[in-house]
Order: sequence, then structure tokens, then C-alpha cells
Amino acid sequence: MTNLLPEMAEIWQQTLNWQPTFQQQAQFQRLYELILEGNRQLNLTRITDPQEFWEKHLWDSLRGIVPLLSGNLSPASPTLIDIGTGAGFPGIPVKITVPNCTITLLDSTRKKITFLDNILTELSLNNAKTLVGRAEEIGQHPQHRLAYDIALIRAVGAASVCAEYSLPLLKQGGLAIIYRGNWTEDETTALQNAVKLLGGVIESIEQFTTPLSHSIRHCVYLRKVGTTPVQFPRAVGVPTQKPL
Ligand SMILES: C[S@@+](CC[C@H](N)C(=O)[O-])C[C@H]1O[C@@H](n2cnc3c(N)ncnc32)[C@H](O)[C@@H]1O
Repeated sequence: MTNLLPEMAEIWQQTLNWQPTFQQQAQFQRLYELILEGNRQLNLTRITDPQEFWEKHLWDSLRGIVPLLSGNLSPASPTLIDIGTGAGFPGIPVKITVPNCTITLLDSTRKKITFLDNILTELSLNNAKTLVGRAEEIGQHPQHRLAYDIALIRAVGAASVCAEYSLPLLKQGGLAIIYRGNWTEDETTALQNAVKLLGGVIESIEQFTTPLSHSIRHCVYLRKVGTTPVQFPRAVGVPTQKPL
């Protein structure tokens, strides 16, 4: 099996001021192998080349949580949800990297969730759960609404849709991290209106360059400062059909 680039230690350090332990490196390697295996039956990801996998799945997942990697966590053991996790990104690399967090991996596709259940067992990841469902329904469920410190969401939809999926799930003061490729000023303006309706604010938007292919990426950080009105998230399909 192709080795997943242990020589990247220096790049981790330079770009994220963090390095995986031997155990974390082994977990990343095993994750890569399991995804390649899973890809034979499920259409999990088109990113299978080791360098591309390292950059687009591992590094990118962790770039979004730089504020957590600094070790100044508040609370010390945060509860996270990864909305539309697919093959487990960014949630699984985040769980490997921040072992004291509790994470819920949510996706509407049962086959992907069954695959993730096996990954959690294989990688011996504790305090990690999977959940089959639609973000629109989970956001109205008393067990999940207002339950999380941090919501992660990558490649699930337009930014305002991501805001409508994530903000209802957050506790007051919680943080939503929206992973994006390109970003424009117009998107900021549109998102501002949506976020206000949902009881949040745009805390920051970070632009960065990926370390191997030098692509531009963005992370949008939303802070929940108020209460999300009960009508959000709207019924299944409405956030995408009629974005705020
Ligand atoms: C393009 S994939 C992205 C997967 C992963 N986040 C990543 O970045 O590699 C989008 C995923 O979101 C899930 N999804 C889309 N809409 C959803 C919703 N409303 N609720 C839950 N999952 C959803 C899909 O099933 C799919 O697995």
C-alpha cells in the first residue's frame, strides 16, 4: 500500500504549527487505506493519489480548525458535529487530531454512515458517533438543536445553506466553520443577511493557499451570538431551493 507521506512533518509544522504524533500518523495512513478499499464499492472520493489525499483531505480538514490546534480550547473537551461528512471529511481527521473532542458525523446517505462506523472501529476512535439524517431535520431535533460547540461543514452547499444547517445546532457562543474554495465580496454580503436572520455573525473569513498545489481556499467562521428562530432550519429541501 502506498505510504502516505511521513515526510510531510515539516509542512505540518510550518503551515499549522502542529505535527502528528506517531499514532496520529498511523491513523492517517490507515484512514487512507480504508478509503481506498471502500472506494471499490462506494463512490466515496475521486481523490486517491497520496499527495492529493494528504493535501485535499487531511491538510485541508485540519487547516479549518487551526484555532483548536493551538491548544487554547474553550471548552477543553468540545462537542463537534460534521454536517454532510461524506467519507468523513473534515470530521475524521479532526477527531484524530483533537482526541479529547466528542464528534458526531452526520450524513443523509446510510451507506456512507455504515462505512464510517467501520472506520471508527478500525481506528479505535472513542467519543465519535455517526448519525443518518438530513441537517434540516436534525436541526429541529431536541437532542441535537443547541447541542454543539463547533459545527464543521465542507462541500455541502452554498454558504447561506451551510449557515442554516449549522447555526441551529450550535450552543450560544458556538462556532460554525464553513470550508470553501473560492470566495467573493458578494458572497460575504449575501451571507451577512442570512447569518443575521439565524442569530449569528460572521466572525472572520480566512484566505489561505494549500501547501502542495498552491490553490486558494477559504474558511468562513460564524459565531452564534443570539437565538436561532424556531422556523430555522426550514423543511427538507427548502434551504437549497430558497436560500436565505
Ligand atoms: C460533496 S459531499 C462532501 C463530503 C465531505 N464533507 C467532504 O468535504 O469530502 C456532500 C455530502 O453531504 C451530504 N448531504 C447533502 N445534503 C445534506 C443534508 N441536507 N443533510 C445531511 N447530509 C447532507 C451528502 O450525502 C454528501 O455525502
